[in-house]
Amino acid sequence: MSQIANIHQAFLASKGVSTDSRSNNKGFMFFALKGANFDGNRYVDSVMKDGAAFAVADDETLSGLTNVFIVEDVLTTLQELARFHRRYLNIPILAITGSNGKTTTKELVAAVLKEKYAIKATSGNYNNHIGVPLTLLSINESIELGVIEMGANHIGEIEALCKIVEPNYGIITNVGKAHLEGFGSFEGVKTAKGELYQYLKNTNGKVFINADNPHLNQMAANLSNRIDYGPNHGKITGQITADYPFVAITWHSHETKKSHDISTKLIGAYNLENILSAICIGYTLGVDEAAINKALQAYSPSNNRSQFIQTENNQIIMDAYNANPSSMQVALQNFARVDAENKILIIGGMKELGSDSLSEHRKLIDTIKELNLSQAMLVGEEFNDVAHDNKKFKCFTTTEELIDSLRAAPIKNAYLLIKGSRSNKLEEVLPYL
Ligand SMILES: CC(=O)N[C@H]1[C@@H](OP(=O)(O)OP(=O)(O)OC[C@H]2O[C@@H](n3ccc(=O)[nH]c3=O)[C@H](O)[C@@H]2O)O[C@H](CO)[C@@H](O)[C@@H]1O[C@H](C)C(=O)N[C@@H](C)C(=O)N[C@H](CCC(=O)N[C@@H](CCC[C@@H](N)C(=O)O)C(=O)O)C(=O)O
Ligand SMILES: Nc1ncnc2c1ncn2[C@@H]1O[C@H](COP(=O)(O)OP(=O)(O)OP(=O)(O)O)[C@@H](O)[C@H]1O
Ligand SMILES: C[C@@H](N)C(=O)N[C@H](C)C(=O)O
Repeated sequence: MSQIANIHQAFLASKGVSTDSRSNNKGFMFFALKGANFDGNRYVDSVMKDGAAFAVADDETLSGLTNVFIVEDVLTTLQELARFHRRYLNIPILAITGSNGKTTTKELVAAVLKEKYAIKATSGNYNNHIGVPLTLLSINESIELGVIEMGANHIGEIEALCKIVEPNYGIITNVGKAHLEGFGSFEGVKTAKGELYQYLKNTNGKVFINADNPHLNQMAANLSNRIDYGPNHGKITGQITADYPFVAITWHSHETKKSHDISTKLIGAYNLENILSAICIGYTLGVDEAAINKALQAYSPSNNRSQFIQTENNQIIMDAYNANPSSMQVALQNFARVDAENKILIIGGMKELGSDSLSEHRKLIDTIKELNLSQAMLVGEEFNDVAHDNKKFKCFTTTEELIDSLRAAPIKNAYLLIKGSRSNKLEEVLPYL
């Protein structure tokens, strides 16, 4: 038996994978990962004493320990084990990538598919070279279908994740200006995300495509095994019927010729494409139309992704999970449509834009001005050179500085949009609003 087959046998006999000595490891298989701060090998001895069933390490000095597998590289072994387990499970898997809306689409798709199948979807944002293997290894034999989110900030990462996940179905939510630093340019984003289409083409998998998105259409030009949806084209189409405060849509199945009206708890017209993709995927995989509607109406976003929050003093769209030029544009346009008296923006700098950072922050300021959203609080040094000419803008270097200002001069009776890159931690202003 190969070493990976041996490790898989042990994995099946354990309670699952753990990677943190600070969590409960009793009965688990501990993977001694190395990261930016720690070397997991240092904790192998103690997790085994604490009752871990097995450990996988790459420090030779641990080779004398019982039930510890010594491998060449722990991360690679985690990824190989995940692929081995995926093959062992032999269930259909849908992969989701894209610049924006991956997690929301994944949550909506999961909610819809749960109506018919025992499914397992990626937890939270566990979408990278560590998160994806951990997700696969959390799937047990009772699961009928997997929904796996894939993130990337470099070319080649989606291809590598596909080789681990071996998806049967895939969707690219959209391509936009995100992670430009690693992808180099918008063309680089298309190449990187297109690796999912390429994998599915080579393996005869099925691709769900927003047929109204010209970039995706161009990227999918040589794909034959495609299922289309979109506002105006495809087997599932749909339009927004209301977008304030929450999105309502009407959707149509061109196969059954039925139309449905649903109201959701999602903020932002940009969610139309996320909702339509979930309908199309659910519908294609045999979920009943009424069950699709029930699932979508019940879903409520969390974790600072386009969340509507009513505090004692203010109404807030909390969108502090991420930011990039594309998601910023649609969030601002959505906010501009909100019919409220005292609208205030709290905007954080957009990270990972490399040499495009200055020009993209300039464009952001221009959009804010064009949309007449002049009451703005801007956080981050990205705004130093682009925002000081407008007296209505208040600039802060850090979120802490903004909090000090809110403490001194609280905001009341306002409608706020809070959006910025995750590292700004803009959600920390919530208690002061
Ligand atoms: C390895 C790991 O999981 N690290 C997490 C851990 O980090 P920590 O601060 O503890 O330090 P180390 O990483 O150095 O630790 C090494 C290991 O040692 C363990 N350990 C440490 C101390 C100790 O006393 N005992 C120990 O056992 C430790 O547990 C490690 O195993 O905690 C941090 C805080 O919770 C985590 O942030 C850190 O997670 C890392 C970054 C990670 O990659 N986690 C994945 C599971 C994941 O999927 N994370 C997602 C974020 C994904 C993401 O950013 N996606 C991007 C695109 C991806 C681009 C890709 N190229 C990339 O760079 O990732 C997107 O746009 O969506 C998440 O957390 O949400
Ligand atoms: N279809 C979309 N088009 C543009 N922007 C979107 C879309 N869907 C969501 N967004 C924006 O992206 C934010 C994050 O949404 P979500 O977490 O679903 O995306 P993501 O791609 O998973 O992001 P991340 O990679 O950071 O996890 C939302 O709060 C919203 O501002
Ligand atoms: C959170 C991570 N997936 C991401 O989207 N990063 C950008 C740069 C952000 O923090 O907004």
